Amino acid sequence: MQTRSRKDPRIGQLLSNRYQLIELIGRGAMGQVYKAEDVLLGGVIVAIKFLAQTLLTRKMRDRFRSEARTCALLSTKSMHIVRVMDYGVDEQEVPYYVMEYLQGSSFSDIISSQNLPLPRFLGLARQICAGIQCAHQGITIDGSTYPIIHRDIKPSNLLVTQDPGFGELVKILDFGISKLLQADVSQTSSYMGTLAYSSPEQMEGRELDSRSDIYSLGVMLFEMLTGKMPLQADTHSFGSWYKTHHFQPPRTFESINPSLKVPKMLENLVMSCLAKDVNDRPQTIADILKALEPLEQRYNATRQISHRIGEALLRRPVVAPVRSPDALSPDEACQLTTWPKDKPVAQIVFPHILETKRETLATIWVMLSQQEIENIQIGKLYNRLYKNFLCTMSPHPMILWITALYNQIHHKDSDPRWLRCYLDLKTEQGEKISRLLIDKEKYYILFFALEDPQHCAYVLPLQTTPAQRSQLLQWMITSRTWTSVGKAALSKDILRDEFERLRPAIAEELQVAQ
Ligand SMILES: Nc1ncnc2c1ncn2[C@@H]1O[C@H](COP(=O)(O)OP(=O)(O)OP(=O)(O)O)[C@@H](O)[C@H]1O
Repeated sequence: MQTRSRKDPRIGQLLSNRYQLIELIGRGAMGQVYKAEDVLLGGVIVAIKFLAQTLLTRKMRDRFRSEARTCALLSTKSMHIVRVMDYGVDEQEVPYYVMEYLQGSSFSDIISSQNLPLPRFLGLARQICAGIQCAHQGITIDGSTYPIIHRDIKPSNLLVTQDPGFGELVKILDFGISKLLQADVSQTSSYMGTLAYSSPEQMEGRELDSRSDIYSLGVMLFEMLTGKMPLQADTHSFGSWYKTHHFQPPRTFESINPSLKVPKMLENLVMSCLAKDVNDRPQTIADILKALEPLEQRYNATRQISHRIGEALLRRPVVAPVRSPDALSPDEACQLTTWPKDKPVAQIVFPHILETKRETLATIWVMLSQQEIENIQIGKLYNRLYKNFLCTMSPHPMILWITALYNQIHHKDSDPRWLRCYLDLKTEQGEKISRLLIDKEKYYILFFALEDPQHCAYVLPLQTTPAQRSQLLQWMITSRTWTSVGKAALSKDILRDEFERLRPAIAEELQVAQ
């Protein structure tokens, strides 16, 4: 009889005429999470988070709603943030929001029993960084961008699922105490967080920036590599953790396990995240990703990784293609092309799927003056390249494929030559080119001169990075399940704006690169 009286009254309930609650998944500080069926959409399983009964104040309602909104906006930009699809209040006026249901393991379970082998560590670390980076880059509300600080990065706020095409996929949950930078400071100035993962400045209740998340990330990376915590407080009290985060030096990897084989540069990176002074930490997640990149190359972690948003600045000279006297190489096949008759003879850029006898290639066709093409060719030792992909899923899945060429001699103090193409992931062409970019690892730029469109003047083969291919794959997977509301032009505008925002910094980086 007692069991019946304790039965959760929510189980079996049909919420908002749409979500049938099946079972309680768990309880956190802010509320309960249930598994439910979306009956409107044929029984798709979702997870629903309700705000706890004890927290039904106006302030907490606002915070809860802001968590839902933050997650909803961020999850359109990163696969590593749990997707939020709906928000509402039940009959008792308790607010809830609806998320994708993640069947998988809590990250705490994955790392509690063991330290992770290096390739797996690198794959997971990159995904976690990608999710946090997306939050730090911020969300746009009413035309303004607000960076988000998570403030509670820890293993129990991450879930790891298995994606059939992708392998292990990490998702960040729980933006409950995240904060919009520049928003009302009084809203979050008291201490909130998890003692063992909080930065020194967070313990002080100080104004935080993204470097506080970098400290918490450092604690977690340490735990992932060693299976142990970097700091140990005498008691699990606020005072004791306050002293520990401020004054206790983190343990070295060797002191935990002398036979642990972790590259020194990785240990140094983790230790720098744990610096007490914010200025001594990596200043951005991009810095951490940059430091991880050579390790990924060395330990071949790419199958497991997802990735960083775009960006690969090559400080290598552009090398002209070598023509082979044997059967037609891709470069040679490109060289034999002529400017399409249905395209104007004008300075334009477009993407094209090039079918050669041997293979199918992703290419960009560009028409410039003879002089500029010669400058690119002749100045190859002085050229610098930038390749990047930006993506938005909402309102319509679209990729902006950016290549920039900067010639130290000819572009000095002027803008690089930007080549930009949109790939609409809901079209056959957009999807096919994305697939080629992932599978072939290379793409080709075909230069045609205004003065002589009959002949391809120059072919420039370019390599994508493993991280970029991994990111493209994620975008393709996400776009397949994404319902577009048919506003492709709006997505182009969003990407154009984002590009314009990044453009000065990229140009500057190209100009100063050694
Ligand atoms: N979208 C989801 N799919 C599947 N399980 C989920 C989902 N969101 C949360 N959970 C699970 O529900 C439980 C409660 O999550 P919640 O985020 O409320 O709290 P918590 O992270 O456990 O604790 P705290 O709020 O104190 O940090 C956890 O076990 C979490 O893994």
